[in-house]
Amino acid sequence: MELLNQIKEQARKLNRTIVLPEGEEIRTLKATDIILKEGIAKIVLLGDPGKIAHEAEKCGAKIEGAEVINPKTSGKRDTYADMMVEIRKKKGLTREEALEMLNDPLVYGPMMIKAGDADGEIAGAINATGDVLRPAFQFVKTMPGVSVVSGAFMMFLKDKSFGHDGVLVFADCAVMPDPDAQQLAEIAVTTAKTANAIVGMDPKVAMLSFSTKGSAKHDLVYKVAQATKLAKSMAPELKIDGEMQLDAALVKEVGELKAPGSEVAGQANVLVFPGLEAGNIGYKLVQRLAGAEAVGPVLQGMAAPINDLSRGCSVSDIVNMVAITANQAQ
Ligand SMILES: CC(C)(COP(=O)(O)OP(=O)(O)OC[C@H]1O[C@@H](n2cnc3c(N)ncnc32)[C@H](O)[C@@H]1OP(=O)(O)O)[C@@H](O)C(=O)NCCC(=O)NCCS
Ligand SMILES: CC(=O)OP(=O)(O)O
Repeated sequence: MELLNQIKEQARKLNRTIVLPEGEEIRTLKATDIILKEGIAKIVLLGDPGKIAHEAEKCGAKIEGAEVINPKTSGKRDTYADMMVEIRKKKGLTREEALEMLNDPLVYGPMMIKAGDADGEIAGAINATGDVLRPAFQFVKTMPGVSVVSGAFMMFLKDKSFGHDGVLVFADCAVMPDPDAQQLAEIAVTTAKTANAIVGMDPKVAMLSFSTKGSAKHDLVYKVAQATKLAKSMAPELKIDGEMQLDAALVKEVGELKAPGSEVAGQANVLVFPGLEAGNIGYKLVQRLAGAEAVGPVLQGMAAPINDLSRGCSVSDIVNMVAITANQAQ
């Protein structure tokens, strides 16, 4: 876990402010205790201050160094509501509706970021991904040039012979249920960038399918082959190949047999799944059956760092994701 230690060390230097909308939740409170003790970031907890204090005491979490804000009574409500109405004026959002929405910490958190009152957000320990993402999409939006936000996982494997010294990056495991070829190509290019920025790897991207280089004929296969072509034209310098099966992507001998001459087959370190069903099931299989540590989903393409968690996350997952979010806020 040398890489995670480096990420935490860098976060300490950056000293960013990260807002945690699920401030009343026990794993979040325990993580806050660790983050503050280790100096990884400044933390803002959202929720009812009485409930937060009560839950923290119950689980023995020391959170005195965190700022606690109640979205229902905060002095920033009027300012944020004005901003929300302006951002959503074409959608006809009224001030009354904005104020009502701000009662929800999952809306208040992104508005803190939009207003420059926080650098990043992590949520999803008790909320479904869609509920975390929707307000982020509506008010923080995507970074310039990106139309599709997707979610990547850093998979830390026990077997160091795979990927980049045992680290593989998987996407999309969190956001786009059924990407078309253009969207899949964009996911591949942004995931390669994430792999390089966070893991420091030279990305070798495998576009996964149940077919390798035309071994099966099906519309689902053609979609991945087309996405590979599009991604190559979007990023000609990128090492990317497909469509290919998982064994061809990861195992040298199988790669040589099924995709001879490929610069990715047998040595892939970035796996792009054809759709969210495969991506979400795939990462959980590797996490739960192979015992890999799954860090993510890191959302790629947001205009500011807002990241999700799995509801199955541990305290250390939250700590890791806060450190990653702080690093993204550069
Ligand atoms: C991402 C998701 C929440 C979009 O939700 P939705 O209810 O369909 O919302 P809509 O399609 O109405 O989109 C809402 C807004 O988000 C934007 N949006 C949706 N998907 C987006 C994406 N991948 N990237 C960028 N923006 C996106 C839309 O353009 C829209 O913006 P607008 O309101 O300004 O026009 C939905 O696709 C989803 O639930 N995905 C699966 C999440 C999940 O359960 N993952 C598994 C566990 S990690
Ligand atoms: C990322 C993910 O799968 O989240 P959850 O387990 O909360 O649905």
